[in-house]
Amino acid sequence: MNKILIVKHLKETYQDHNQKFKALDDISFAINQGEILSLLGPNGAGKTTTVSIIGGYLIPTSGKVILKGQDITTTSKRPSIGVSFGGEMGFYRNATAKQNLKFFADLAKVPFRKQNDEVNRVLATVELSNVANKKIGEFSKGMVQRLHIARALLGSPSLLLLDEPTSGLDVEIAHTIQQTIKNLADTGISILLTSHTMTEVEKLADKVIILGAGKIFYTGTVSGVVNLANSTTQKSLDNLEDAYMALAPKLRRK
Ligand SMILES: Nc1ncnc2c1ncn2[C@@H]1O[C@H](COP(=O)(O)OP(=O)(O)OP(=O)(O)O)[C@@H](O)[C@H]1O
Repeated sequence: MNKILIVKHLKETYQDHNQKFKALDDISFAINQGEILSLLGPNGAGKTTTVSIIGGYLIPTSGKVILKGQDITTTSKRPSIGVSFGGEMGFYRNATAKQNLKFFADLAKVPFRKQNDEVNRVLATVELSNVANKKIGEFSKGMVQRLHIARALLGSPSLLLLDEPTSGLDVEIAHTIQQTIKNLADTGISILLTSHTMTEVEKLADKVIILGAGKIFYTGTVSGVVNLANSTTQKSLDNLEDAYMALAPKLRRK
């Protein structure tokens, strides 16, 4: 398997009111081409810290981030990573989808002559071509979320970091976005997905990492999580949400 991302022995220690706080303690994992890896864990487990380091927003205290064979631990420029933190912010509400994406294509260093085609390509990928000339202020939450993914796709990155991509969306809209995410992975893009929605993870993730108190508690498949919960609790659980709930007490900081 072609490893797109390798994360090696990541540690992150925050300085908080003269006290050191270990947010990440020896995190290692890899993502293969076209794979969807989901990062799970309770609030404060270290998911955002991990994603921020991979995205180049934070330098780890120690450890390495290798993207397509290149050590990118301390570089902030990552043309091969598209990031979508989602939410209401991040776009000019009085400008159209196309105008917004052209601005971000410029930031993503897409050559000027290619920007129009690139913006049309990413809009088509997330099925927003028909509203390309509509102002963002008129967009629904689901459309804004799709636009975030479109923005992350500018410049054809090999890896997408998707933070809670369906948060706050109704089930039907969430389902269509999940299908888009699956389609992207099928084209060979690797995806790191953080989510608190277990049915979403169950549907999308090829591999799951469960973080607890800054450490890796589990790496494997969704069915592996269920098996682990069953052998730990002597129950016959059959879904990720119940399995995760059974394991949750073990994930808390002491
Ligand atoms: N800048 C900071 N300074 C001090 N502590 C921090 C800082 N950022 C995060 N932390 C702490 O590090 C730990 C990990 O935080 P992080 O945001 O990575 O967790 P998370 O798993 O993403 O949680 P959530 O699900 O709530 O988003 C938490 O205990 C948090 O309070």
